[in-house]
Amino acid sequence: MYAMSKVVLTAVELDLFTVLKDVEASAEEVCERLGLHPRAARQWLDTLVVTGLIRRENGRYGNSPAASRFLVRGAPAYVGGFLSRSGEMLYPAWGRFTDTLRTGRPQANDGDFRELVGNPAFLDRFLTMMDSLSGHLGPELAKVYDWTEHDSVADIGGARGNLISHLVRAHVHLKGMVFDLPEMEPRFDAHLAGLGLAGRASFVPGDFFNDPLPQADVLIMGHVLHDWSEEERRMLVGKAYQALAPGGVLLVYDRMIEEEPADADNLLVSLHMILTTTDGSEYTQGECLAWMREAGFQQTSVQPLGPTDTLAIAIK
Ligand SMILES: C[S@@+](CC[C@H](N)C(=O)[O-])C[C@H]1O[C@@H](n2cnc3c(N)ncnc32)[C@H](O)[C@@H]1O
Repeated sequence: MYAMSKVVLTAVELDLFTVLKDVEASAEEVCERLGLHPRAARQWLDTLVVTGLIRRENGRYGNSPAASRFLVRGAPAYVGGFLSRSGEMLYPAWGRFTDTLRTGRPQANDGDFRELVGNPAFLDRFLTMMDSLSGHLGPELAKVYDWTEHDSVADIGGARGNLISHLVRAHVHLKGMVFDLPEMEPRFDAHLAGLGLAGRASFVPGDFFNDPLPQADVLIMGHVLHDWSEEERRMLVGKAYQALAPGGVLLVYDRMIEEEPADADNLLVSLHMILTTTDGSEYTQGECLAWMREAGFQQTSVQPLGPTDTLAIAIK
C-alpha cells in the first residue's frame, strides 16, 4: 500500500484539502492552484476520490466531510501536522527499513530533542504533529480518569501544553504544569495565550535527565517513555516515584503493544519509533507495569485511552 500512502501524503503535503475548503474545483483549476503538471493530476485526484477523502461531481472535486474535519488546515481536529511529518520523514525512512533491520540504527533523527528545540522551523512542525495526537488524547484523558480527588497535575515532556490545556479546561479546579526543555517555554506561553488559557497552567523549565521533576498530585508521561531506552524509561519512572508524595499518581500513556497482538497497528508505530530514534520503541503493558512496581508503586492498573493508546496508572 506504499503507492496509496504516497497518494494521500502528497495531498496533505500540497495542502489540497485546504485549497478545496468550501469550494469545488476542476482538475485544471487544482493544477493551477497547486502548480502541478496535468499529466498525473487527474488520476491522482480520482485515486483520492476512491479513498473517499474527496468527491467528484460533474468533473469538479470537493472535500468529503472527513477531509473537511481532519485535513483542512486550521480545523480544530486537523491531523495534517502528523501526516506532513510522516510524508517528510517516516515515508523515506521506511524506504531504508532493511538497513535498520541489519544495523539496528535509525534512518531519521527525530529523537535528538536538543537539536529539535534549537531549530525553530523543525520544532514548529514537530509541535503541530504532537498537537494532532494530544488534540484527541487530551479530551479522552480528561474524561476517562477521575480528576476530582486531585488539585495539581504536571505533564512531564508536555511540549507546548496542548494536553494540559484540555485537562485544565475540563477540570477548572486543577492547577496545571508543563515540564519540558527551557527552549519550549515561549511556545508554551504563545499556545496557552492563543487558546485563551494564559495563566491556567505554568511552565517549569528543565531536563528530566538532570533536574528534579516538579511536585504535583499527578505526573503524566505521555508519548515520552517510547523515545528512550529501557534503562532510561526505568530511570524516569523511578524519578516520578521520588517526586510524588504518598498517594500521588503517575499516568503513563503510549501506543503499548498487546502481549499477543491482534492487529499490526501498534507494532508498526513501534517500528516507526525504531526507525526514528536511537533507542526508542513502543513496549508492552506488562513491561510498563513492571517498571512501575520496581520503582515502588503500590497499586498499578491499565485501561484503554482512545482507540489506540493504553493508559497505565500507578499510585504511590
Ligand atoms: C514525543 S514528545 C511528547 C510531547 C507530549 N507529551 C505529547 O504527547 O504531545 C516528547 C517531549 O519530551 C520533551 N523532552 C525531550 N527530552 C527532554 C528532557 N531531557 N527533559 C525534558 N523534556 C524533554 C520534548 O521536548 C517533547 O516535548
